[in-house]
Amino acid sequence: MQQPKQTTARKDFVLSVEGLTVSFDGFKAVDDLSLYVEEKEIRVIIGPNGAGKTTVLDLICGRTKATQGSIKFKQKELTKLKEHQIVHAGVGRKFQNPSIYEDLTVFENLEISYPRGRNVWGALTFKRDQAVQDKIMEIAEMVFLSDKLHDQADLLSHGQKQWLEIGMLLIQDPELLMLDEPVAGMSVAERKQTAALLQSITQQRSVLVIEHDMQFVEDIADRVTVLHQGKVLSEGSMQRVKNDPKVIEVYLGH
Ligand SMILES: Nc1ncnc2c1ncn2[C@@H]1O[C@H](COP(=O)(O)OP(=O)(O)OP(=O)(O)O)[C@@H](O)[C@H]1O
Repeated sequence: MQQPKQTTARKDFVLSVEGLTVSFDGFKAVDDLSLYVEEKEIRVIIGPNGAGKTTVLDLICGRTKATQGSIKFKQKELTKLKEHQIVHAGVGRKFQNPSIYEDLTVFENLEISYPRGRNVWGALTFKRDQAVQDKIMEIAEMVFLSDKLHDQADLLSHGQKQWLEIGMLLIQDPELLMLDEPVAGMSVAERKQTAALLQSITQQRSVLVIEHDMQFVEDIADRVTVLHQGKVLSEGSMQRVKNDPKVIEVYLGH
C-alpha cells in the first residue's frame, strides 16, 4: 500500500498536507491528516468542537510544530520553517480576535502592514510614495473601508475591524490566506459582504477558512473538509458533505 508521506505533492496544489500528526502528551489532536488545496480555491474546514481545526491552522502557520508529516506550500516544506519564514513564503493567518492597532487610523494600520515597513517606526517614517498609497487605496476599497481611511480603528464596528485585519494581511500579498471564524459576531449584512470579499480575494489567491456558520459555508465553499477527532471524516462539495450520514451523525445533526 502506498504511504501518504512518500507521495510527491502535485504542482498545481498550492497546499499539500500529507500524513500530518501532532500529539500533545500522547493525545493526537491531528491524526495522519492529508489535505490538498488548489489555486484560487476557497476551502472550508468544519467539524465539532475539539476536532482539531484550529490546530491544523496552527501547524500550517508554524505556531505549533508537527510530530509527523509534511506541509508543502508551492513545493516548499513548511514544517521546517519558523513562523516569520512561513509568512514570508506567502501564508497569511488571521486569528479570531482582530489584532489591529486601535489608536491608529485605518490608513496607518494598512501602511504599517505594507511589507516595506514591518515595524512601527519603519512604517511611520518611510516615505509614503505613490505605489504604497495606491496599494492602500486598492485594499481599502476591497475591504469596504475606503470612506473610513482617516478614522481611528477603535471607532470601527466589529465587522469592519475584521475586514481591516483581512486588509492588513492582503497588503502583504499572501498566496494562501487562512481565516479562523471570520464572520463570528457579524451581522447578516456583514456576513454577505464578507462572502463577497472572499470571492474577490480568490480571484488571485487561495483561502482556507474554519467556520461554524453553515449558511456562510454554503455561500463561499468550493469544497468542504469535515474534521473529526483529528482526521478527515468527509470531503467534497457542501451538498455532498451535508448529506453524508457520518457528518450528520457527528456534527450537522446536533
Ligand atoms: N497546545 C495544546 N496542548 C494540549 N492540547 C491541545 C493543545 N492545542 C489543542 N489541544 C487539544 O486538541 C484538540 C483539538 O483542538 P482544536 O482547538 O484544534 O479544535 P477545534 O476543532 O478548533 O475546536 P473548536 O471548534 O472548539 O475551536 C482539543 O482537544 C484541544 O484541547
